Amino acid sequence: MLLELDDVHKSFRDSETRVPVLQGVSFTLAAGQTLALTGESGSGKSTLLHIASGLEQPDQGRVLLSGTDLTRLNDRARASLRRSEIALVFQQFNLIPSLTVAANIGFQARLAGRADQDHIGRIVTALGLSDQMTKYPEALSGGQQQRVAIARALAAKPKLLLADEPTGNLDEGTAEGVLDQMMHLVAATGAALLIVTHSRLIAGRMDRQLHLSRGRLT
Ligand SMILES: Nc1ncnc2c1ncn2[C@@H]1O[C@H](COP(=O)(O)OP(=O)(O)OP(=O)(O)O)[C@@H](O)[C@H]1O
Repeated sequence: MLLELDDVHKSFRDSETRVPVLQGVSFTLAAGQTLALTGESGSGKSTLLHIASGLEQPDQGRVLLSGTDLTRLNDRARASLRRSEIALVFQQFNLIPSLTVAANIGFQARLAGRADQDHIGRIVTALGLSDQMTKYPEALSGGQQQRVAIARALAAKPKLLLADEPTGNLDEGTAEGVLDQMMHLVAATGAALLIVTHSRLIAGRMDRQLHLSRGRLT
């Protein structure tokens, strides 16, 4: 199994009390599989993605990536595994302001040791970014920045692609194109895709759908 969450719990401190967000979340995701995660605003979807990526630690439970429990690794080992195996598309695009679009897109692929220029060129063309490559993120629209963040994630050929509302700022046609590229990565490389979405259309294109409600999956 590529990704396995086993009885994951997470709560956050809110002044005096602890607010439970995830209360025993378990699921598996195999290589080449796609999964949509839906749930109301504030239900913990982003928290779940951050835990699945090893960015955040659960209070309890296991997070296995190809059998390795991320929760038992030290920070350095976890960061290293994340760099080489996982790409995360955040709601905030987290582009590096001092780097051009081209450098932003190439950066993660180089870190992962997989800077395949043909692959990157194809993604850039498919996402309609060819004319933006020498610009800096501040000169791009929100939707263009979002596509750069997606291109950066896909460029690294991750084994696990985690995407938090990746088409939120895009019109329907562009969103469709972005989704096509994600599905292409899954088909071409056997990556697994976990996508947080409010869109029924997008959720419907995934192999499976899970809904997060009151800290549990249904
Ligand atoms: N670092 C944090 N510290 C304190 N509380 C947090 C933290 N991160 C998230 N929360 C709380 O945990 C709950 C779940 O947040 P999360 O962002 O995971 O929800 P979400 O389902 O992704 O929401 P949305 O769809 O609005 O993005 C919220 O009540 C939020 O306020």
